[in-house]
Amino acid sequence: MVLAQLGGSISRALAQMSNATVIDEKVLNDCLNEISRALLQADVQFKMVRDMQANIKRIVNLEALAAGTNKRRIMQQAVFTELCNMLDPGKPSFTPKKGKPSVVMFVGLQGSGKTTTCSKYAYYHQKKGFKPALVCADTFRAGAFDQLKQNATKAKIPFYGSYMESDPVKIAVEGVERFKKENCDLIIVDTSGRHKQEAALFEEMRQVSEATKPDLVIFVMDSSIGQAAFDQAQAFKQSVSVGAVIITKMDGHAKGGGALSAVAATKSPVIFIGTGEHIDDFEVFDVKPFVSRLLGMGDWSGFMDKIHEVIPTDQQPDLLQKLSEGSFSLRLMYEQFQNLLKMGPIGQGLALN
Ligand SMILES: Nc1nc2c(ncn2[C@@H]2O[C@H](COP(=O)(O)OP(=O)(O)OP(=O)(O)O)[C@@H](O)[C@H]2O)c(=O)[nH]1
Repeated sequence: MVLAQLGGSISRALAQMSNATVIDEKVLNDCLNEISRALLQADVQFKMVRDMQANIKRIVNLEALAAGTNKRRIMQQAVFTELCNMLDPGKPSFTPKKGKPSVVMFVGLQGSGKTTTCSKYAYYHQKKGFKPALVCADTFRAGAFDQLKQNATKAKIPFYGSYMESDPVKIAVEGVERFKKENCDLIIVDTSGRHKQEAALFEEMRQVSEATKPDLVIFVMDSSIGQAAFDQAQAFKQSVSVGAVIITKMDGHAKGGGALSAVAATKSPVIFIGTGEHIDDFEVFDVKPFVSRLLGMGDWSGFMDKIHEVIPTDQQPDLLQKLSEGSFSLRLMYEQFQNLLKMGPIGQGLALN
């Protein structure tokens, strides 16, 4: 993933700054320019980079910082906060609830990975105990229904579509009604791929949305889209009420900066990323751990999860009790060392270097 290169470039710029004997305006500007260049190379939109630069300058006010403060840390923290802000629109997306019927509609450009992602999304929720169903309202691409049918059959997920009907609105409505009757609690509607210049197809997408009244519209975006991301995402947002973004093909050679632009254009969070063609190549997206790893700062929340994973929950109160009583024996210490060893290299979890 080329985003890792972006992280590397930003970390190097920060390291260079901390090598300087005195951190003055020039050193700070050089560092910021270096970071901006890295972001632009990763296809982040120019305006976003410029805004970020201005925000960091406001936070890292050199004159106001007392001598002796760790300016590199403050700068790193400011870059971290700004990247998180870029990726976090400040409002969570709709999340489906088990047992309560929800309709989720997928939209995006041709070939962005909608059909594949619909199946991944259904499969992810099925594993969590949902009763999902797939509706193929893509009447544009000849193989779309077969592809959805194949994925759905493999994952044992009910599906609906037609080889004869050419009206996507009709199919979408019929499918949603059928699966509501069958008590499915997550009805996923796949739509045709379209481009912002195709006004008729955009109108059709608006009609599917109006007829099915989705609780959530997910904009699926290929991570390699580059600088076009902002305009395309905005066009979709203007036609239907996009509430979340899924970035696909993060396993490829894409620069990935378009993800930041899509969030800005749709004011919606990235909720998952696609990391391969397989049905379970799908990861929940969390902003802070993602940016932490990007900047080589490690992932503390992931680290804490790992600790909870290796020290069985039923042992945790007992361990705390013994520690508070001061009866921490050699045997207990040995057991805890064994648990620590199970975590693997600590540097791996924390991305120490
Ligand atoms: N490597 C990789 N390939 C993916 C990922 N997601 C989808 N693909 C592939 O991308 C191609 C296009 O995916 P589809 O799901 O057919 O795309 P679509 O958006 O439904 O296509 P249209 O209906 O024509 O708009 C397929 O070959 C998928 O296997 C991913 O996360 N990683």
